[in-house]
Amino acid sequence: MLQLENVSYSYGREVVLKDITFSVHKGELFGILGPNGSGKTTLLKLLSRELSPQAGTISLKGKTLSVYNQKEFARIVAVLPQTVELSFGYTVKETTELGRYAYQSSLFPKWTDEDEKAVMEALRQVDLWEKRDKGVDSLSGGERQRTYLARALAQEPEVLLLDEPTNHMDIAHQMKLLDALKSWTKEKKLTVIAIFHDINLASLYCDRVLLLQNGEMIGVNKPRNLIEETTLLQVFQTPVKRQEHPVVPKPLITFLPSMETNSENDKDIRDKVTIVSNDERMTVTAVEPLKVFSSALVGAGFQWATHFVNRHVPKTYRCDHAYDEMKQYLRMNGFDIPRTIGMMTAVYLEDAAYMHLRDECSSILAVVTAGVGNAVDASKAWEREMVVRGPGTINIMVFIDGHLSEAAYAQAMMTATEAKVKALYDEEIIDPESGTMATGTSTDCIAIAATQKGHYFEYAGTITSLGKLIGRSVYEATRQAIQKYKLRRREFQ
Ligand SMILES: Nc1ncnc2c1ncn2[C@@H]1O[C@H](COP(=O)(O)OP(=O)(O)OP(=O)(O)O)[C@@H](O)[C@H]1O
Repeated sequence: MLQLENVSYSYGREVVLKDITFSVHKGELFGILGPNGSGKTTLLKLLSRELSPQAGTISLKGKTLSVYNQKEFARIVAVLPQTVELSFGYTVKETTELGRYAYQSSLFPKWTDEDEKAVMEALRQVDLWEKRDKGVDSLSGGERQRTYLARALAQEPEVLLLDEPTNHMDIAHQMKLLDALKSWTKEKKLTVIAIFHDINLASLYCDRVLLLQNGEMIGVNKPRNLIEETTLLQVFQTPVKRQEHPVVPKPLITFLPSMETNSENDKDIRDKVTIVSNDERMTVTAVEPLKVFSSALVGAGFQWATHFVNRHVPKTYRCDHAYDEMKQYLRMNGFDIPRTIGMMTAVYLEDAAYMHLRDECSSILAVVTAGVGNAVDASKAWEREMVVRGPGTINIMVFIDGHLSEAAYAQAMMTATEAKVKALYDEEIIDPESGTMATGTSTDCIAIAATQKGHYFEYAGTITSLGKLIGRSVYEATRQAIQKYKLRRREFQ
């Protein structure tokens, strides 16, 4: 649809675009990203013919831009510039009607049903039909932006050029507009070229993006290939973290604030958490939020947390909505849910076991409660109909002073699980149904919590220094907790 070859542009002596070459296909949503002053607006002005390239060529549908007369061009290309001069005295509808000029004969201008329909549709698309008779000067910034978009849409273009289209819009209108643009590219084969400042919106919606820096092309590619941490750091001079979007297969960029220097690096993990336990619950409170990866009832997955609650419930506890009930319990007891990890156990909390270890890189604290009434051999679980027979859970919390990669979190979870299985084996815990060695219980939880400061751990498998600390502390604490559980059971018998 559009092709640029070796396009360059200078304002006086200042070269602001150098050797730009790329093409945009029909029906594509194409994003332009780059820092302030990188040449995005200048590029859009070249595409809209407000400026002419001083070197190179731009062609539209196979023909150089300059061969189109003004109306021909306007029937193909509509523009929403960054700043639009206010049309004082015009209503929303009248402003939108200006978009139809390309279809008016200059000798005998005549307003047709088709013109009226295009204007009505454009106003509906930007959600302004209800406000069509209001003066543009009385609108909010976002509504004004949508009015000018309606004017561009009324042109019924094949190509829409947008300079920061979501500027001034609240998040709901941003998403609505981008959803609409996306569907028009699919259904009407509209080609959209838009400047974005929000990398995540560009990543979510664009088929491809062009990344500019100081007037030079850093690359043109699918967002997932171009939006890399190192590239963004180089282009925007801002450290970012790339993660996967939780719902759609797109990258999600988060910005890293400049961190305060960690003056407490030499402190042990034991100085960074406090443990308070009574009959009702054990609460581990962290001085600063810890990044947690857990299978806990409340706070599963990745979460930053300051409170870790292991709540004692009676052996008769049965609840179809345990998650909601637990959240309600936490809330009633003054815990901030988004910062709390919640587990349940029928084990007496005084039977919890603690194991603290340290080496030259890190320190670690494992806290375990173990009830093995539901002991299950994972390899035989498929033979049972009911997995939960009564209360009995092994809850493992591992607090680490260190900075873990995501791989290290996953490996820490594996290492802790393997250590737990070995503890069950050495304590000769049997799955009563199968008569074989149990590997856990059906409701076990593990939480791996780290300060994300101090030594960086890329891995936490059993051969790494961190893995060794995790394996040993979880093994020792789980064995101790099982021994306490056995003792308690004997007391009751
Ligand atoms: N009319 C002009 N005369 C002289 N220099 C200009 C003119 N317009 C832009 N420039 C310069 O050209 C460079 C690129 O500007 P441009 O507006 O294209 O950047 P941009 O990437 O759109 O920036 P922003 O994100 O701030 O909108 C800047 O250094 C700017 O100062």
